[in-house]
Amino acid sequence: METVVDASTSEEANGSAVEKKPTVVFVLGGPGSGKGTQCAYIVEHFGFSHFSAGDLLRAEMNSGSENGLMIRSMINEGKIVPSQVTVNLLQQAMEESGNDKFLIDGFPRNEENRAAFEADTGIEPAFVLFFDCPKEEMERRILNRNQGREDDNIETARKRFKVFLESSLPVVEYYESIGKLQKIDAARAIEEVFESVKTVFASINEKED
Ligand SMILES: Nc1ncnc2c1ncn2[C@@H]1O[C@H](COP(=O)(O)OP(=O)(O)OP(=O)(O)O)[C@@H](O)[C@H]1O
Ligand SMILES: Nc1ccn([C@H]2C[C@H](O)[C@@H](COP(=O)(O)O)O2)c(=O)n1
Ligand SMILES: [Mg+2]
Repeated sequence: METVVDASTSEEANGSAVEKKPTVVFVLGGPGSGKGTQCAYIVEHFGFSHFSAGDLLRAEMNSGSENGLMIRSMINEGKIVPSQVTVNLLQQAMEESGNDKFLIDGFPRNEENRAAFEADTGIEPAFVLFFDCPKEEMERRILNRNQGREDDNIETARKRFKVFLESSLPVVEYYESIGKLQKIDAARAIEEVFESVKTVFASINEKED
């Protein structure tokens, strides 16, 4: 599978400077597939900033903002929050980070998310990591997570799986169709999964050099 890194340059043919677009990697996978866990390792090894759309939405939900109640009700129903809310939170986090390499975890969750991010930022992902994991294993991981998430219960988890199949998998298939998908078998020990992740990022770095 071909890997494509954002090809924007810092200089145009006539010598005038142009702004280099940030490198964005989308990190997808079903609920509990291990996206956040692997992102923490990638940050340590490859210098990316990590933003989880779900974490940003939970922080917004708890901030007392005018969107808080709407976000809580969507999350507890396993539904996808309107894209403009999520894209605004992501853009703000990216701008404030001072970095130019981003792992965007749990996004885009549907076609509306994908199109809104591209329209608002003008950024296309360098590639998309997809953590592939059987439903039974994801369910086990969610129910054992113990991080106090309101949506980590069997009822909401099943709604999230349904939304993943109906709305998120088509986005994964889209990226596969344009040659940007890096599929990783996530049903292995954390360290084994990260070995595969490392191989993907190392091959990207080689192409950049
Ligand atoms: N490869 C693995 N093997 C066993 N447990 C794992 C593995 N990867 C992650 N876990 C555990 O499974 C739980 C879910 O992992 P994590 O939070 O990284 O998933 P996620 O994809 O970010 O989920 P969500 O979409 O719900 O945010 C955590 O308790 C984590 O420690
Ligand atoms: N792009 C996104 C990402 C997340 N959400 C909401 C709906 C999810 O069930 C919830 C938790 O996300 P996770 O932490 O599991 O990635 O957050 C959304 O609406 N849009
Ligand atoms: Mg997560």
